[in-house]
Amino acid sequence: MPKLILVRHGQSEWNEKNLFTGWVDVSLSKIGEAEAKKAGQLLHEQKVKPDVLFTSKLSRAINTANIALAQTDRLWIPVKRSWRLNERHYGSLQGLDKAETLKTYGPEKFQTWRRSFDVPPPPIEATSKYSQKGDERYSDIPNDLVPETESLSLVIDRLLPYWQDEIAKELLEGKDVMIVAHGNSLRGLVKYLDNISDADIAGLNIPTAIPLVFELEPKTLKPTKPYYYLDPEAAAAGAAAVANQGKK
Ligand SMILES: O=C(O)[C@@H](CO)OP(=O)(O)O
Repeated sequence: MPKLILVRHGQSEWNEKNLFTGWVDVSLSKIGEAEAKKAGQLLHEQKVKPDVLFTSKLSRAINTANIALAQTDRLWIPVKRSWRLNERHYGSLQGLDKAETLKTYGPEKFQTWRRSFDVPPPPIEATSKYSQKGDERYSDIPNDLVPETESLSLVIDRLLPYWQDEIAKELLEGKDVMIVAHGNSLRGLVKYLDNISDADIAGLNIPTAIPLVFELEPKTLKPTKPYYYLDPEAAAAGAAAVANQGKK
């Protein structure tokens, strides 16, 4: 039965500072590096052995994957990277402090921007230092299609073709696949796999760097049982902390 292992990157420097991040390419914090190492130790201890790796194009995901795989002596597995696994583009919120944004705009707007299904935040200006227009790493996307903002719904729209064309293909060959990506791109994938409603997905938060495992039916790739975390207690605490971001 193929396994799908989802890992959100470890804490980033902007997670630590409580800033909206999206497509801005920030580094892991020291805590994030330690979390990535712990993720790898969990894989090793529980004998979870990915055959192939997918990451976004953002350093925090790439470095998390490398640190984790080093712990289980699997740095050698094949890897593919795509912008389609990137974090949700947070529009003009990129770089803003979450607590200040909550104070300025109020809880309703803040929650709508963070967790509604289909309301994107206001778009970022192409001239902003946090815009990705013209960034060489996205030269495979026509420049006018480099996002200026995204809702979760738009993230799912750009993620699913990649799931179908690249990721599902490996799983259908019986390989165990690890995806190291981001809070919201992984929320989109879990929504799709578990058929979570547009309303209920608001309540799902994914903690940093705790491997989450789906066991899939080999032909249909439907989950055969609920997904589980390799460290369920730490995952529950981590998810609650993500849900409460901004309220400090
Ligand atoms: O800032 C972001 O890009 C994301 C993930 O860190 O934040 P949130 O959990 O608020 O969607």
